[in-house]
Amino acid sequence: KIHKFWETQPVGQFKDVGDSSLAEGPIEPPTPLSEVKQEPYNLPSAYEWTTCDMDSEETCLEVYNLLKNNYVEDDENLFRFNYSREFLGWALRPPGYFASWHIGVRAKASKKLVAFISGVPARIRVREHVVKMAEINFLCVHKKLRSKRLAPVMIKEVTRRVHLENIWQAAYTAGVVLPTPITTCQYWHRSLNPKKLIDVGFSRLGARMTMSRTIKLYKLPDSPVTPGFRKMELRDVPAVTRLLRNYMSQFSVAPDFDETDVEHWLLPKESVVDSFLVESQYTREVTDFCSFYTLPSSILGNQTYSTLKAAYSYYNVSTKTPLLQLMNDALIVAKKKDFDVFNALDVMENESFLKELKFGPGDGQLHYYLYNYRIRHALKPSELGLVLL
Ligand SMILES: CCCCCCCCCCCCCC(=O)CSCCNC(=O)CCNC(=O)[C@H](O)C(C)(C)COP(=O)(O)OP(=O)(O)OC[C@H]1O[C@@H](n2cnc3c(N)ncnc32)[C@H](O)[C@@H]1OP(=O)(O)O
Ligand SMILES: CCOC(=O)c1cnc2ccc(OC)cc2c1SCCC#N
Repeated sequence: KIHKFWETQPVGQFKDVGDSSLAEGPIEPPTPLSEVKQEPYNLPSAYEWTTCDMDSEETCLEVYNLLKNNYVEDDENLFRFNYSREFLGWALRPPGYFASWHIGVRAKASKKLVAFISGVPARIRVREHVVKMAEINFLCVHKKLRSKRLAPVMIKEVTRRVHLENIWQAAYTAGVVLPTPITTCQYWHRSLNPKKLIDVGFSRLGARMTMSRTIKLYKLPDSPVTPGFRKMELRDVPAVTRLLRNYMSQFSVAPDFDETDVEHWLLPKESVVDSFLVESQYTREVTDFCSFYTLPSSILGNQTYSTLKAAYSYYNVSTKTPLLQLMNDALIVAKKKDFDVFNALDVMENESFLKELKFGPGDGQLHYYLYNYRIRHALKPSELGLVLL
């Protein structure tokens, strides 16, 4: 496959895979700030750039609606992600965020938002180097404007604005294969509401299985089984940060979270992110942690249901409670909160619990990418400690 745009970019190129003479690290050096293009890239004349102020409810609603109607669908067009407004406000405004990295395109005539791309700052460790990066997400072009080479312009513009903040690397994921994945992960799904998943056509009744037998197969206890399992609170931030930093050090690529990051990304936020920890009764020590984020999807073309309530495994740490038991407690609280499905990637140590907790493999893959940073050998998913939203 030829990639007319991606072959011009400082990313690992397919032709370079396996060439171990190429050093690990930045592909291109930083440009002096005076040499970074000062003005935005050109758009087709009917369109104009706009910066989306995510503090404005009106603008947040415009971004929400664009994504609700035009963002990612699965291959069978059963679902389309339906990130909530609260979720977008949270995902796009972490500590140190740049409003200028929330980039929209409007049609000049109607002023309608027709495209969007975003970046947020992140410190990401790649082996022994902590690198300041932009995490790029929510790239979306309206369905009516597809295949007009708008995406490369959006990508070049966000790259330019990231460069203006003296940041030269990025991390992103995609369901499509581009030059060149640092690893490729598998989605796994654990039914919590098997009847609904069968009714919408995602799952099928197993051979020699009745509906009631299937419901029983996925049944979960009413409450978590681990003593000391409780919701995370603000006072837990220092302990959770210590626990997480220590645990994440085993992975080749992982976020370098400090307490400010943990407070933003991991404190429970209604309908956005849930997090729990295990506190030892006697020592009061925080020994384990689990978290998942809320990402509903529109169910396309179904008369009975309009929304799938999905939980996505986020960051989990097990030091005393077996990961299997910890994640089963996560399933139990997710079911209690009326989620229909609990999704997880085969990253970190997730493979150790997926099959036993009755996750089934999805048919979608998620490719991880770094921009302007070469790694010598692709990673196994179990070496990856980064979950992007
Ligand atoms: C130092 C800082 C650096 C910051 C920047 C870092 C890089 C960030 C990169 C972005 C990370 C985003 C991460 C993220 O948001 C998470 S992945 C989700 C992406 N969004 C969707 O799938 C929503 C539905 N689809 C669309 O809106 C459109 O199809 C999009 C906009 C996807 C493409 O619009 P289109 O109308 O269908 O296509 P053209 O405009 O005609 O352009 C065709 C060119 O675009 C390349 N393409 C297609 N899909 C891509 C994708 N998902 N990433 C990167 N490139 C993608 C394609 O390979 C081709 O280039 P090539 O000819 O070279 O092959
Ligand atoms: C029931 C299991 O599938 C999903 O939860 C789901 C929901 N919505 C989507 C929207 C777009 C989409 O595009 C790839 C996939 C889904 C998926 S499967 C992959 C995500 C996970 N886990």
